[in-house]
Amino acid sequence: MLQPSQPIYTVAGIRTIETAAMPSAKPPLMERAGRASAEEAVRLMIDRPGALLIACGPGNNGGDGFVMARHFLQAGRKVVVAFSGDTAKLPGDAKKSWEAWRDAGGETLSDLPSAPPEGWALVVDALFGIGLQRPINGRYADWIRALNALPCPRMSIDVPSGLCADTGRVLGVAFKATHTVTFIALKPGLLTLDGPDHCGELVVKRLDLDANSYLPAPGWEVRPALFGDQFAPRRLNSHKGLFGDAVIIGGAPGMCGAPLLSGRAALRAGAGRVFVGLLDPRAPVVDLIQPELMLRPAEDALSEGQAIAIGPGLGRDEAASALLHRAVASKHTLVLDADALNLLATDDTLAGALTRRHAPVVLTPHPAEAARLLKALPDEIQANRLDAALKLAQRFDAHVILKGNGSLIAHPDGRWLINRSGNPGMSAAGMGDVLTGLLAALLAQRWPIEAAILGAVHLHGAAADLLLAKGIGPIGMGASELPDAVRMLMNQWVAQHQHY
Ligand SMILES: NC(=O)C1=CN([C@@H]2O[C@H](COP(=O)(O)OP(=O)(O)OC[C@H]3O[C@@H](n4cnc5c(N)ncnc54)[C@H](O)[C@@H]3O)[C@@H](O)[C@H]2O)[C@H](O)CC1
Ligand SMILES: [K+]
Repeated sequence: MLQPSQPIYTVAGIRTIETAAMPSAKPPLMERAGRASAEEAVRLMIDRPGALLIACGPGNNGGDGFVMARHFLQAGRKVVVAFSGDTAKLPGDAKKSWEAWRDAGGETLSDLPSAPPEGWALVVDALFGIGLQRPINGRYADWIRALNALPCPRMSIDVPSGLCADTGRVLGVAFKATHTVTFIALKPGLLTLDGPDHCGELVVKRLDLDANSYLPAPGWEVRPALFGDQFAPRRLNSHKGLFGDAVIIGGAPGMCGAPLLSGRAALRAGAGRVFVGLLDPRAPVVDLIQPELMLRPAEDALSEGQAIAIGPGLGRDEAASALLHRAVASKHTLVLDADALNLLATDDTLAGALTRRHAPVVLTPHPAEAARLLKALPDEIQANRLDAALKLAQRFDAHVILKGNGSLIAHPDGRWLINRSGNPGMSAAGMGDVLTGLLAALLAQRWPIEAAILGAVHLHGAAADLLLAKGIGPIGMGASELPDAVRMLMNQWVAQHQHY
C-alpha cells in the first residue's frame, strides 16, 4: 500500500527523508527511486482526488516515471502516462520499467492529454534528470511550457527538466516545479543560480546512498552546531578586547555610506571595537547614528585591528590603490570587497603580493566583479558559478564568496559549499557592505576562517529570511535592517548552545 512520506527533519527548507529500512535484497535503484517518488506524490495529493499525469522522457528519468506510474496504478489511483519517444530505444532499466507498466495494464499516450474537467491532482516531470545534454527544444519544450501553465501542483523527479544539475542554468526551457524529489544527494544546480526558482520545495531521498553519482553539496545543511564553540555563551569576566577590533576601510568622497553600513554590521555581529577608515577628507568625524563606531582617516585605521575589510566605497584612484597595497602588505587577515576587487583585477603586482601573503585573504565578489577578476563576461561566470568560484580561489590563493542566489564559498584547497539562506529581498544596495562587516566582525572575534566565512554568509541570508518572515520584504528590504536581525539570530544560537 502506498503510504505518504513523512519528513524526518527540515533544514533550511529542505526535507530529507531517510528511506525506511530496505529489505535485505534491495530492489534495483530505479525501483527505489520510482517508489520514493510515488510516496512523495501521495503526500502532495492527499486532498486532491483527481488523476495523476506523468510525462516520461527518453532516458532513466523517464524510467523512474514508469515505476512511479505502476505503483499508482496498483494502488488503484487513476494515472495517465505520456511518452513521446520510442520504447524500443529506452535504456535497459527504463525499458524494463516501461514493460512492467505495460504488463500491469498501464497505457502510454504519445502526446500530452488535455486536463480532465476536475483538473489534474498532480503533474509529474519525468522527462530529463542529470542526463540533460543540450538545450531543450521542439516537442519536449512544448510539453514543458504546457505543463508549466497547468493550475495544479507540479513535481519533478530528480531534477526539474531543462535545468542543468551542475550549474543551475536553464537550457532552453525548464519545468517550474512546486516540489522536486532528488535522489541520493543534492546537486549543486538545484541550489544556485536558477535552480531554487525551478525546484520549489526540495526533498532529498537518499535511496540508501547506493550510486553516489553526485557529491552532496556540502554546507547546505547549516546549523549552529557547525560553528562549534563560536556560539558559547560569553564569560562574565569579559571585556571588549576579547571580541577583537574590526577595521573597515573605504569611503572615498561621496561614498561614505558603504563603509558605515559595514561598520554598523560589524558592531551588531559582536566585534569589541570597530574602526572605520574613510578616504574622504571631508568625511564626518563621528557617525551620529552609531557613535560607537570609531571613524578615522583611512591611512590611520590600517594600523588597528585583527581583521581588515577594505573596499566598500573605496574608489579606484591612486590613494585607494596605495591603501590597498599597504593592506595587502600587512599581516592582517584581509577581506577584499567591491572596489578593492576592481583594483585587484587590473593590478598584477597586487595579485602577486596576495599570493605571497601568509595571513588568509577572503574575496567577496558579485558576478560582475568576478568577471573582471577572471577577465571573463558576467554571463560566463553565471554559466558555471562553481567553476568560477574555484578558479578565483586557486588564482588568488584565497577564500572566495561568489555572491548571488545560492552564494558559493570556495576555499584555496578546492573544497566548496553552497549557502542555502537568503531571498530576493537581498537584491538591494548595501547588502554586500553588510556581509563585509559581518565577516570582519567574526574574524575580529577570532573565529576560524572557514567558520567565519560560512557564519557570515549564512547569517546574512538567514537575517534576510527572518525579516521576510516578519513581512519586511522582499520589496523594500533595506541593508541597514539586516544587522539587528543578525544580532537576534546570533543570540538565539548562543541560547541554544549547550552550556554544559
Ligand atoms: N544516477 C543515479 O544515481 C540515479 C539515476 N536515476 C535516474 O536516472 C536519471 C538519469 O538518467 P539518464 O538516462 O542518464 O538521463 P536522463 O533520463 O536525464 O535523460 C537522458 C536522455 O535524454 C536525452 N537527452 C538529453 N538532453 C536532451 C534534450 N535536450 N532533448 C532531447 N533529448 C535529450 C539523452 O540522449 C538521453 O537519451 C536521473 O536523473 C534519475 O532520475 C535513478 O533512477 C535514480 C538514481
Ligand atoms: K525531471
